[in-house]
Amino acid sequence: MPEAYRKHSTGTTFLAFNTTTTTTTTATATTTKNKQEEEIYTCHFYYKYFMRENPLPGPLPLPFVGNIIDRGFDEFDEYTERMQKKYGLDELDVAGKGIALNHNVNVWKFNRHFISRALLTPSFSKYSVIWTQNLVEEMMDYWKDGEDDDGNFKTNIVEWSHRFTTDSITHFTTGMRVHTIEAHYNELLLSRNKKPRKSVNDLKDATKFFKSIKTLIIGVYFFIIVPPFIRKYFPFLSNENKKHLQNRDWLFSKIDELIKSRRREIEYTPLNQPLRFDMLTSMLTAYTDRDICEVKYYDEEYTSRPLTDEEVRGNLWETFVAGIDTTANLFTFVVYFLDKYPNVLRKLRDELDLFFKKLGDHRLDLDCLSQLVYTEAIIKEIFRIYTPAPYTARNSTAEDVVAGLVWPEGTQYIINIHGVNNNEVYWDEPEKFNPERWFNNQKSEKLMPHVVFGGGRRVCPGRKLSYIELKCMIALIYHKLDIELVVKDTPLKTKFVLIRAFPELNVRIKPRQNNI
Ligand code: HEM
Repeated sequence: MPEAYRKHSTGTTFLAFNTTTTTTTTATATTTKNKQEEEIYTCHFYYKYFMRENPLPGPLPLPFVGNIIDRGFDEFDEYTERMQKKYGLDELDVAGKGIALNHNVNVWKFNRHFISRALLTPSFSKYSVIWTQNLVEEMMDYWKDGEDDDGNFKTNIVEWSHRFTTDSITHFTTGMRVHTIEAHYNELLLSRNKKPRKSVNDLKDATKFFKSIKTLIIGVYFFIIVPPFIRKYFPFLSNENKKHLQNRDWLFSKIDELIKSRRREIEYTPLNQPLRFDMLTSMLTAYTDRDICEVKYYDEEYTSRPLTDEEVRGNLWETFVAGIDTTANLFTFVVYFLDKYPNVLRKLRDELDLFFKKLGDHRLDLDCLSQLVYTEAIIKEIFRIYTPAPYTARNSTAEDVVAGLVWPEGTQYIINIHGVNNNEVYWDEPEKFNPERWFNNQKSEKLMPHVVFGGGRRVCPGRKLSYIELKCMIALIYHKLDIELVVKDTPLKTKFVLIRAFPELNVRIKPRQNNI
């Protein structure tokens, strides 16, 4: 086994571990009943495109992957299995409750059903457009107010983008408004010795909430990577350990309060009055008389019992975590590429000018967003060339042959999505940023190896929402504003821990000039 592993791990596009434990923080591995099932096919599907030896886009998800193999893979396997079972994510109490960090196929299936029926319905998409437009406009108002004397607003777009997706995802999942954008604006004013705006909202709590989600994500890495003994007894790390547990308790208690109060709210809302429209309400009312979801799908497997509060909480926090950084980072990549490619920006503006002229005083809706074909091509191209989540993983539950080698049951495949999207066998000049390729009948279109959101049964349930958010942001912002990099030749340098991100990207925002 280690021999086979070595053959395929050095610089190739997939890695395989023979371990029954999920040792990566993506933890998307699942168990399937037999190898005919779709998960296994997904592996083959990806593998078909792994012909080119792609350099990996940064260090692997965990520092021990890569060099541990040389030290003895079997020991590593045993070590991580022990650590995971006994301490790891179980101690942080985050594994096995929702879907992303869950490899119990039955529990996953049950939860996934409730998430999909909440996020993937047409009425959810329609509502997302309306609400996203309002939120983008709100953010642009702060930018306008934040202008310096020269009419510019210099700021770090990474922070705004993450605040935006936090406000957005928390609203879509829970119906509540966490004003982290507003909180950020006031923090900026204070840091620039300006008077903060008066607010009726609890901005302190908003900032705490934002930071708490970020800390929880780091906590997940920390609990997987750092062995329990070191975590508990090394001076600095034991404080970190405590901090992560306290943070989890705070965030989970907030979510628990919210679930309880929403249950009460549903109970006391008269039958003739509408309920809120969000994922939480959808999960709590599923298959009851108050079901807000228009897609009714009766199957005993899902209608036999409602979700417990613990399951609802697991699904909520995982959706926050999965939906914030991914879309936010992609938007910052858009800002970067549009600054570097003025000809693409010009074409984008041509499309936007026509689009908004036609739209007149109407608001954006789902139908009209589909007319933004060039905007969509830009998004697709950046997803391809700079895939924000470059890896995913699968566990096999039966022996299988991949790359002419027999892999035993329990092999974990780490799939290099970035490699799929940049394979020159299927893409013309894959290294070239070229949105036009989405209009040309080039060879890659026939094969469709564009796998940004994973594939198969575990495909990302937030993919539609992500496109809606990105289209609304690009259209509304670039129609009205210029966003330029403060340092013109900023190199494309990102950090990578499971997903790719700019640590920061300083830009100058100003009203759009007429020349382009
Ligand atoms: C740029 C945007 C996004 C990208 C690139 C992305 C990418 C991915 C990828 C690659 C996976 C793994 C799929 C697989 O293994 O087959 C995934 C899973 C997931 N994503 Fe996303 N995602 C994005 C946005 C979102 C949003 C907005 C949400 C929430 C509304 C979300 C929620 C999830 C969840 C809950 C999972 C776990 C699914 C499961 O294990 O069954 N994602 N995403």
